[in-house]
Amino acid sequence: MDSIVITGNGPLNGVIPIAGAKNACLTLMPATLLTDQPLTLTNAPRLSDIRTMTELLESLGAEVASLQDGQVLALSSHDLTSHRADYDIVRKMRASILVLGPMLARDGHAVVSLPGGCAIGARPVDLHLRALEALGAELDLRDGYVHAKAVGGLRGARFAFPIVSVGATENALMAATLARGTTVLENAAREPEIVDLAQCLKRMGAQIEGEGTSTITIQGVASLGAATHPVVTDRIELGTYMLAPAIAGGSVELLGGRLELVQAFADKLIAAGVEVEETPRGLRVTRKTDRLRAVNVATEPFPGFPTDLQAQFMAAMCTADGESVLEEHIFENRFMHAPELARMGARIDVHGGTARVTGVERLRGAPVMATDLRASVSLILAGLAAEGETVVSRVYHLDRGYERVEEKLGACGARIERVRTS
Ligand SMILES: CC(=O)N[C@H]1[C@@H](OP(=O)(O)OP(=O)(O)OC[C@H]2O[C@@H](n3ccc(=O)[nH]c3=O)[C@H](O)[C@@H]2O)O[C@H](CO)[C@@H](O)[C@@H]1O
Ligand SMILES: C=C(OP(=O)(O)O)C(=O)O
Repeated sequence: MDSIVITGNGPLNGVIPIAGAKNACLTLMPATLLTDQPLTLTNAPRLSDIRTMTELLESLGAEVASLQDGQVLALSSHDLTSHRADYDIVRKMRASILVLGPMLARDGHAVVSLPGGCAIGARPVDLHLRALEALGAELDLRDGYVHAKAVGGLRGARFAFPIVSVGATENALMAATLARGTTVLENAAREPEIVDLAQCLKRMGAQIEGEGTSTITIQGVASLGAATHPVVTDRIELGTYMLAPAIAGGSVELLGGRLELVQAFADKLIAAGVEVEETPRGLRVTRKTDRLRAVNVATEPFPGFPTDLQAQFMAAMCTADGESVLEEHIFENRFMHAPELARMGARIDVHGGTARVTGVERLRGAPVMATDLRASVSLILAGLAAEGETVVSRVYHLDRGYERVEEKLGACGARIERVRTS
């Protein structure tokens, strides 16, 4: 199991290229199941989650070729040899549930393991299932699997999500592209990854309007065809690296960064005393003050402050001047980084979904343990500003969502290395 060792050594200066979005790529890949024609994704990130989705699609009979060092994925689902997504793969990655809608829409049947719980919350998939039922699917839950059928095919319907769900919107959107008639999804998620998926589906021949708003209208078509689509920039990787100079000091340019992907987050960073400028190549982030100012944040669905940047922002607030209150409104157990940050000298009180952080002058390096993907990277960010050495273990969580983190931060002057412990 690998560890990442960081020795805090002052300001960071340089350039970091931002990859394609994990969360977009994980929904674009299953879109291949909607067609027997090829789908090519460019700007794909090189991550373990992408390899897991590849393994899942291959287990269904799809072909996935990883080209140009993994940055291009050539997918083809000419014949599906299986319609069963096994627990062994689904348990590794919740996004596996995204194969359900496409398989059902294409062939009228699918069996997909229920994902089970997750470290950051219970994360049920009831809304995925209710949306597909609204489209005419018959579902039977047994042996830990969803057994789904749509005899005669799915049919368009109006469905209002009781709460905003990114994954359920994606599953329903993909399924509706091949349903007979019109589907209207209300209270749909508005995340950039939904817009990216809709754009890719349109390239494949789908008829979709309203992506990026709360109401998405889909006119079902008989079949979808070949397409090539570039994966949208990873706004969470972008926000994470925007925090690196904010925490350690210095000035870093994030290549491919776009403000509209991270506006709510950037507003908070600016309020904390950080300069964020648009450049011809992306965004430049410069810390202007000696110490950051404490700022309150509350996570919300897009366009609000993303839950996937809450842990990283908390790492920044640990050394800010004053007290900040962080409210987590999306997942019920997403403060597992708090006790690890406390091991580095942070002062954090957690009560339910609220964390109160009292900034300290300096953190101290310590051995800490990654508990989930964003928690892992928050500990690395904290380590950049800490005195001495921070050793982050269990970095397999990190490898789900960040490619070459040591190289990217190392290029800006950070002292960071990966140590292979077994
Ligand atoms: C692969 C991927 O894209 N993951 C992202 C996606 O996860 P994911 O799609 O799983 O997140 P959702 O938007 O669905 O979850 C939002 C909330 O709805 C609840 N819920 C969701 C579905 C459902 O059927 N029933 C239900 O109750 C969840 O438990 C959670 O409390 O969006 C999250 C919220 O921005 C991000 O943190 C994840 O990084
Ligand atoms: C929670 C995340 O991912 P997933 O939904 O794949 O668990 C994340 O990307 O922060």
